[in-house]
Amino acid sequence: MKYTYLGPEGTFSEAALLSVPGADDAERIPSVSVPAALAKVRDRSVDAAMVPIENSVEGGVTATLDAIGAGDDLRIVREVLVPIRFVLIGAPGKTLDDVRVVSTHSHAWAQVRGWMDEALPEVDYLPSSSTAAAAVAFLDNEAPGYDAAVCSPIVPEQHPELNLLATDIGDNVNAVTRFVLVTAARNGLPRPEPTGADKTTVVVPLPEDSAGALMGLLEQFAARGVNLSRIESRPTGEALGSYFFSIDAEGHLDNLRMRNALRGLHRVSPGVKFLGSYPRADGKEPLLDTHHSDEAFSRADEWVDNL
Ligand SMILES: O=C(O)C(=O)Cc1ccccc1
Repeated sequence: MKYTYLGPEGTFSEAALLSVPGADDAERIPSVSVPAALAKVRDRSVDAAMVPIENSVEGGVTATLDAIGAGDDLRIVREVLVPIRFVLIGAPGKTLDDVRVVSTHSHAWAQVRGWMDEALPEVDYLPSSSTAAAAVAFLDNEAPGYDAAVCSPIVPEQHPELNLLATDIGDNVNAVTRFVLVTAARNGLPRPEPTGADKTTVVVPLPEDSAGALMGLLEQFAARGVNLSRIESRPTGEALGSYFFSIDAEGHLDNLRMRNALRGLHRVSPGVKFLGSYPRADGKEPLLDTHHSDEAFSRADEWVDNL
């Protein structure tokens, strides 16, 4: 297997990838952005990409949701949860008092704003492509246009020569980011088998000019006893008011309740895209009524077939 991730080395995405069995010995190619990582999957120059999709403080990573949802040629095959801690790295020779401009990934910035308001209330923010990219720029000895970078504690561990100004600067000690491993849809690799604790991700365009359209989508899941663990609306970019929904539902494509829900979704929104069924990182099994079990669906099909 050949992997890519939001790089360079030392990002949270790389930490997520390294938790995948076998990835530490595999070829790992950093990408400069999430779309660039997914492009490598699409053109088959790698087998899989590890990208951030959701965090417990900021919500969905919209760049990832949009990039995976464009086209139905990608599949999520695994999710990984990474606890997030942040440190502040200064430019060489700078102290906390010298910091006027801080650079990091936008999701990291959102998670240290409280600490910044307390410690560095006047500071300006400069976005970077990733946390590690902002920090390792100081290694090049050139002035990168900012005085400090927010990144993972892994970066100063890998580069002890960096100027560590502060540790544990995250506003929420329980912050967790969810990453997904994405492959090409029909790449010949085995699909993740059902484990009993799975998730299915779909992208569903909201049918337009129809009252109760969202209810029409949701009732496809509700009527089959399929619980949702995330639902987010995103603009399609085509016109004001044109939206799709990115949805995670509990269960696997092989569960009859899920197959029936997906059939229903396709009837009300034929543009629905299936982005994969994969094991839940937390192993939590769904609460199921007996009338939503595979046996109950099979018995009902059998009954109708014999009428
Ligand atoms: O920039 C990184 O290190 C990433 O992997 C993206 C990210 C940034 C902040 C929190 C979680 C993931």
